Amino acid sequence: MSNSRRMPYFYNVQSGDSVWDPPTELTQEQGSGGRPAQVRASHLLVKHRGSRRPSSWKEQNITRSKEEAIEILRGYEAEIDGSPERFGELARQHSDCSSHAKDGDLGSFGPGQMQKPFEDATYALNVGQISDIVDTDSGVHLILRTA
Ligand SMILES: O=C(CCc1ccccc1)N[C@H](Cc1nc2ccccc2[nH]1)C(=O)O
Repeated sequence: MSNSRRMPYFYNVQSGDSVWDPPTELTQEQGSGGRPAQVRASHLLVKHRGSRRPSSWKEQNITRSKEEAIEILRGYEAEIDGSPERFGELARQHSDCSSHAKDGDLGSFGPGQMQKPFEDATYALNVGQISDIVDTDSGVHLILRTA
């Protein structure tokens, strides 16, 4: 990583050359400093009264506290117990996001498209892994990375 330009550069240990452009033989992932261009995830969102939009398909006016939302999500987390199948079932029944209709699936997204805490938490997961509770302006989430 170049300190002056805050950008990754590529150093060829044989020739001693440094170049900005990723050498062609690197994969897309290696060439961009590690973050794959697109990831895919499902999520289970529990909103609270401090959410950006405290309303959902389930509840016209959401008044629970953030602490209550976290407790509720902890209950779902225990029921899911790391199972992607159970994750989809519970997201469909309980998520306060319109993606509940698709078992929580958000489709694919890349850097800069989702709220930063959500993006960072998703990129930190391996495919098939479920996050800890993630806090965004929308509420509190569990995230399952699917691709
Ligand atoms: O923004 C949306 C729609 C998200 C979506 C994307 C792709 C397919 C289906 C839904 N819904 C919000 C709740 C919400 N906030 C989020 C923040 C990060 C990721 C997903 C989120 N969902 C809301 O309903 O307030």
